[in-house]
Amino acid sequence: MLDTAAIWGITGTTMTSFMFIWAIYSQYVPRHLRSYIEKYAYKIIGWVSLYVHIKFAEYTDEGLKRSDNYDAIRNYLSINSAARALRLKADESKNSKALVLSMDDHEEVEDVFDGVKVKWYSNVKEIQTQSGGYGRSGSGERRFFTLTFHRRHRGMIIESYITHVLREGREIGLRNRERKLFTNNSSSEWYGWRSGKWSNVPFHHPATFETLAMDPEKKEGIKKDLIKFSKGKDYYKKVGKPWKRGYLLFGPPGTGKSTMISAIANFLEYDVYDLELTTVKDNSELKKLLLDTKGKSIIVIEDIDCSLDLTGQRKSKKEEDDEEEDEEDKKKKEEEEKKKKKMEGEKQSKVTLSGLLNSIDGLWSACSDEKIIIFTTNFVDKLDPALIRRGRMDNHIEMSYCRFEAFKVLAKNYLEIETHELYGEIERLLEETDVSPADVAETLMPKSDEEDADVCIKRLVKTVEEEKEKAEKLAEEEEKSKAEREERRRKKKEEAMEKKKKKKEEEDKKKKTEEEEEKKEKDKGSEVNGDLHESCDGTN
Ligand SMILES: Nc1ncnc2c1ncn2[C@@H]1O[C@H](COP(=O)(O)OP(=O)(O)OP(=O)(O)O)[C@@H](O)[C@H]1O
Ligand SMILES: [Mg+2]
Repeated sequence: MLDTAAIWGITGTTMTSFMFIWAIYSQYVPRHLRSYIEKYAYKIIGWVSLYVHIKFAEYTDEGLKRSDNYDAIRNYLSINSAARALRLKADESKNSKALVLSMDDHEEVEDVFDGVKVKWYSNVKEIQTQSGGYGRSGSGERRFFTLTFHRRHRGMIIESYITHVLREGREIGLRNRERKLFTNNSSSEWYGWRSGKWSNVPFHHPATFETLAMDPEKKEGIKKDLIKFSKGKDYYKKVGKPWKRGYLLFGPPGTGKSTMISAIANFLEYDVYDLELTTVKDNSELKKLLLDTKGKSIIVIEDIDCSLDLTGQRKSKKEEDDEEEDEEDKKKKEEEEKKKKKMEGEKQSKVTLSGLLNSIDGLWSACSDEKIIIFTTNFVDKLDPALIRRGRMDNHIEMSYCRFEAFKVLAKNYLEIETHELYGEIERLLEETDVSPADVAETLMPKSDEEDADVCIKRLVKTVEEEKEKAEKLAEEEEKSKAEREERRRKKKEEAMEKKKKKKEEEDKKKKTEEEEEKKEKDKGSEVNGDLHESCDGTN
């Protein structure tokens, strides 16, 4: 038996010999020959080896693009690595909210899948770029993972295990990612050095469904709908629908439409793509932008009625209805329209209604999964019915003025109270008066350290009472101006009728005189004829 010293002796000798041979090989064998030797050496190893190796490089496309697969594998292995590897690397990726621990270079970890053992190695290779300097970031290093397994498991590993690793890794990535708020760049910026169709910032909006003030039943319904959607991958596949859902949020200003979008994003942990349609040049640009969005995201078009002239078809119909409108009002509107068009000038986007419909609903929409599209508007009646039909906008949610249930949520959020002696009064007032949740929230917010809940609640009662008075006054004024308008219209109608009547009378009169004159002429003619006859008779 060999003792330890002997083993060390042999190992040492072997190592020394190997290093000596390696040094000679590196120094004297020319580079072009070395690549031949290595190629055949690998081939021979491949023939005799029982193991299969698969390499996953960090960069694809000749080193230009970071590989999604590499990141997915790194995420997948991070759990195993954290538990087993001895040397770890802490990656502070700017896309990740958590620290990702991955194996350090030249480390290895084992994984077991379906009872089959595989090994992952993290490798690094030094490369020389064509420019003569060293590669990416001056490091000249290319990293890659190598998966090693016994050749008898080749089928299972390639068909099932790798898919499993990539899917799990992507899911870990999605869970760990820092959520983003994207906004679209104008197409002139798409191919610049800070290229991209979208710019982004981390999404940190604090709104949640708990802080959102609205009817609790409605809120619960929306939450259930969202959960059903996010878990509906197989269902959507089964019924043959792209995995997407459209929401239309409508209601007066300050009722929480934008807040609802943030609450949805936080609830589902989705990214938000805030699409500014007015900067999109045409339909083809819109398609490209939407194709460049990822799954698990919400695409938002705020104030859709103002973004583009998507309402054209309805406008003409409305104009017909407004025929009776005062001339003055019409002129004013026309002038406003002209001014608006002049201001928009050449900048106006050429995105059309059909282009938008096509992008959200046509073949293009099916290019990536798990997306929610949200439109918001203050005036739902202005939108073309084609745009908001179910199937496109599946769920229509009205965000309404603040009623008592919504107020209770706001009071709990802002003042941490659940009841107060004035709650009854507030309930009555809010049923009678339209106040937006934004106004209620602002009134409830303490303005100094001295202001307690009691002060804020009293201020709210006062504000709502004032609002009520204002609304009543406004309604009175409106009633008055409506009556005046009605009176003006009636008078105008009477005048027009009178005019018409007069005109008709004049025409009748004129006609009568003309007829009389004609008759006279005729009579005269017949008299002359008669005389002529008589004179002729006399001559004969
Ligand atoms: N339903 C609500 N629940 C909680 N807070 C609300 C609600 N509605 C409004 N707010 C508060 O009012 C502010 C304005 O609301 P938000 O921007 O969501 O309104 P909006 O409906 O999008 O208005 P606009 O139509 O003008 O875009 C929010 O920052 C929020 O603090
Ligand atoms: Mg808004």
